[in-house]
Amino acid sequence: MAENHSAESVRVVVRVRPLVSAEQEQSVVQVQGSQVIYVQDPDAAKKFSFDRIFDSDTKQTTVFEEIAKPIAEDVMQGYNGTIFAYGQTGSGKTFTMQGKEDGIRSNDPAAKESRGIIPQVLEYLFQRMEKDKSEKNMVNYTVKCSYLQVYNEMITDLLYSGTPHPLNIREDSKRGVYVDGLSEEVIHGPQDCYQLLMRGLHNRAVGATAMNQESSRSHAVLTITIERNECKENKVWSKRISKLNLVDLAGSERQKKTNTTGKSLKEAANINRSLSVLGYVIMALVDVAGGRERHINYRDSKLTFLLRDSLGGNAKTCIIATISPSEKNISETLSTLKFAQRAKCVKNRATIQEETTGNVMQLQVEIKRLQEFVRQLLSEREQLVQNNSNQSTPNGKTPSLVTVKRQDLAITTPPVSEEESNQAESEDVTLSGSAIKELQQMLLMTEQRGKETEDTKRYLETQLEDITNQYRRYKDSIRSIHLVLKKVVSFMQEFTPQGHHQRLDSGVIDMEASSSASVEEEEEEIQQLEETAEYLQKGLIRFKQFVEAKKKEVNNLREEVGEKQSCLTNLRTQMEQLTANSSHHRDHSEQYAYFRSQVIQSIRTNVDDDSFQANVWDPEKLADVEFLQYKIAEILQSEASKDELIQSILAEKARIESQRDAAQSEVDRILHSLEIEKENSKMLEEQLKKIQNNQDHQGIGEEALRKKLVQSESKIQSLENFRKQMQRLVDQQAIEIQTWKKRAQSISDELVSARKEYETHERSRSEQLQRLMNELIKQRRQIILAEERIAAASVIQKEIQQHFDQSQYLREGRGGAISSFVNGLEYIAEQVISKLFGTTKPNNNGSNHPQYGFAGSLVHSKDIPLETMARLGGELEQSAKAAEAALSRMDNNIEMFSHSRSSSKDTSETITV
Ligand SMILES: Nc1ncnc2c1ncn2[C@@H]1O[C@H](COP(=O)(O)OP(=O)(O)OP(=O)(O)O)[C@@H](O)[C@H]1O
Repeated sequence: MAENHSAESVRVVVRVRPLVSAEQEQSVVQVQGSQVIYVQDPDAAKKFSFDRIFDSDTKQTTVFEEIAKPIAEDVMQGYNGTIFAYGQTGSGKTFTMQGKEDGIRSNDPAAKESRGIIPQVLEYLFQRMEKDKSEKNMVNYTVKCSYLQVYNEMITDLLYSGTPHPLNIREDSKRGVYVDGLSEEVIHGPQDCYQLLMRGLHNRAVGATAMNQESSRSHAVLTITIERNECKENKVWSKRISKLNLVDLAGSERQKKTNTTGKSLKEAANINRSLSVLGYVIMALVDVAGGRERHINYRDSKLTFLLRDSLGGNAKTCIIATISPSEKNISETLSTLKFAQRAKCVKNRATIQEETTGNVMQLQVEIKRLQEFVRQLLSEREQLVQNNSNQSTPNGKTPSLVTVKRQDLAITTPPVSEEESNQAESEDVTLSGSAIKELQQMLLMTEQRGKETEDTKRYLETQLEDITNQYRRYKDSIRSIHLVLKKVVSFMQEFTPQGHHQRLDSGVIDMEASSSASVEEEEEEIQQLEETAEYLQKGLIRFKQFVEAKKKEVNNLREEVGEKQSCLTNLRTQMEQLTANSSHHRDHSEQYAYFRSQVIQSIRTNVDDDSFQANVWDPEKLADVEFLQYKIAEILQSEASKDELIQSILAEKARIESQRDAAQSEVDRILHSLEIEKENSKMLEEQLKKIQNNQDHQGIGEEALRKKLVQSESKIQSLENFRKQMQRLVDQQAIEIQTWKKRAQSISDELVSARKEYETHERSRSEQLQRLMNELIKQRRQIILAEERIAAASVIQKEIQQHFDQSQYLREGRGGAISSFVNGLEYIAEQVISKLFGTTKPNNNGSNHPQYGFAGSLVHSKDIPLETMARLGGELEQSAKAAEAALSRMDNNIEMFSHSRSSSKDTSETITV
């Protein structure tokens, strides 16, 4: 029946009215953007922010579009909605909610611009209903309207044409809070509602205060109830009832400021009381929204009790705080804004009010239909799954797909053949992301269905509770009837001769003991019965008088209606006469026109006729001409008077028509009140009958009571049967709910496993990715290493080059050294030989051979003895050997260099490769 929604804040907006002509001062409020407002307090500017702030230039249509239209739309969807206008007197509450009266009545576009929220909302709602009806065949709407006021903590019906009487607020599990006896009228279009509105406005208590000449002294609540019935398949009806409350609160002024005294002071006190309770309720609700546990005293005032659902309950609510920009109203403006600020924190939980009805069979059909729907969804999903698996890559591993077991998906539909079944069992199904989404949607839907079934169950349970209560009441009343019956029987037994005789015979009652006490009791009982009879008699007489008076009233009204009707008939006859007159005049004027054309024609023929000239002086003809001239003048005159006559006839006709309309509406009103009176008198007659029946019951005695008892018992029996039937239905529903719950659970499990599968897949994919990343990083490192090696190789190459150059240099140096050494050796050897053998080389002066080196020059310059020479030779030989060893070492070095060069070269080449 209802759909759960999370808590949602009450929407609070502010509207600033323009300065009126009496207010000469500057505005003390300043609107910044669409959400911030500053109030220029003498101490400091105070800043407030709200959902929306409408400055003084805002048009009525803008307020409707931004505030009322979304709520009206919610109401069309099945939510309850409320729009409050709160503010000091004269701040524009009525202007915002209702607008100017001309705007409501008139069709003039300029006047229409001043229409407030109520007329615009009505028009919108009816347009939306028409649209819905044109789009769907089996939809119908019933719109009802009620209009009440809370005045001096008293609720009265603004649509009731008689003397207003206070109504009470009641509450029950089915209807919630409602006003007992409040009239609700069916409306078929906005025009019907405007008429109701006008009627209600006329009845609304309007009193003058020092602040506002037309200050509304009461809280007015216009409630539009929309009942939408839609026939779904299999004759199951879905019913949605939503209400829109449009509330124009009384001004939140202070008594001192409005100069109210006496009756008005009481009014102000009561208005302030209900507004203060509204404030307290809002404060408590703010605490509740903040997580504190608090009791909300809705019952402290009629207003808050009545609008309980709109404050922290099941409704979409918007509060429009209206303020005046005038300096003299600054404290009221601040207080309104503070109230609005608090109200911003209140949270509501709105739900759609929908219920499905139909008999048990129909409900079963509906359940079957839903099952079929689920089956269809499943097959669609499988189709989708198959499509997806067909589209997957050859290795069947599309990353966005999740694999789940087919048997996990199967809910109710078994595979057709065994083969299929086996295949189905062995086969895994691949679900895409969209299939998972679909699965989620299905799960949501199943949950929703489960909730709906649960709501139906709850509704049936409340019905069952009501029936059980009724059953209990019946039982009680039967018990009391039994008691009365017993009493009557014993009473009768005692007064019958047999009873008396029996009493005497049985000797059960002791004559002496009972004599005084039982007589007294009996007398008392008789007296009680007599009193009751007298009381009932009086009541009956009073009712008879009342009925007589009502009958008289009805007769008077009938007479009045008769008079009005005869008056109407007279007016009608007059009207008909006038119409006949006007047609007569029309005929007459047509005759004249014809006659005139004839005469003109004859004159023309006479003028054209040649013989006419000859007969010009013919006295007969002249007389004819004169006659014709006279006739023409007469015709012209009659034509002029005819126009006047037509004008006057039209005016008379309009007057009579308006009289007729007024009389008609009067007659309608009288007929309407007659209807009400008839109903009243019928009710009274019924009540009278009941009383008479009661009396008859007293008189009829045992038989009637027995009959009643039998009737009541059979009624109880039937109620018991009904209760059992309902119980069975509730049990069935409970089983259904269980099945749905299981199904929902299995789908949820399925979803969870699908999700797990998906997660595992995702995990392995990310691991693979990680591995690839690591590989990449490794390769990158190798590249960097190779680059570094290349750089090192080029350095080595350079070094090798240097070594090579060095070895080359060494080689060259070694060659030079060797040759000079060999020369030196040769020279020394020569010198040794010459010294030994006395042979010298001619002109071979050592000084001339610098290439012989220091040894040669030394040998040459000194006359060295042989032994010294021999020693020197030995030394030289040794040093030659040492030089040779050094040379071979040098060769080795060079060899090593060249080897290392070639190997480095190889390395660098490898690295480069
Ligand atoms: N936004 C507005 N634009 C133009 N005129 C406005 C606006 N708001 C209010 N008025 C005018 O200010 C006057 C007082 O407004 P209204 O009667 O709506 O006040 P109120 O708050 O309903 O007073 P009360 O509580 O006494 O009924 C009216 O003449 C109304 O036309």
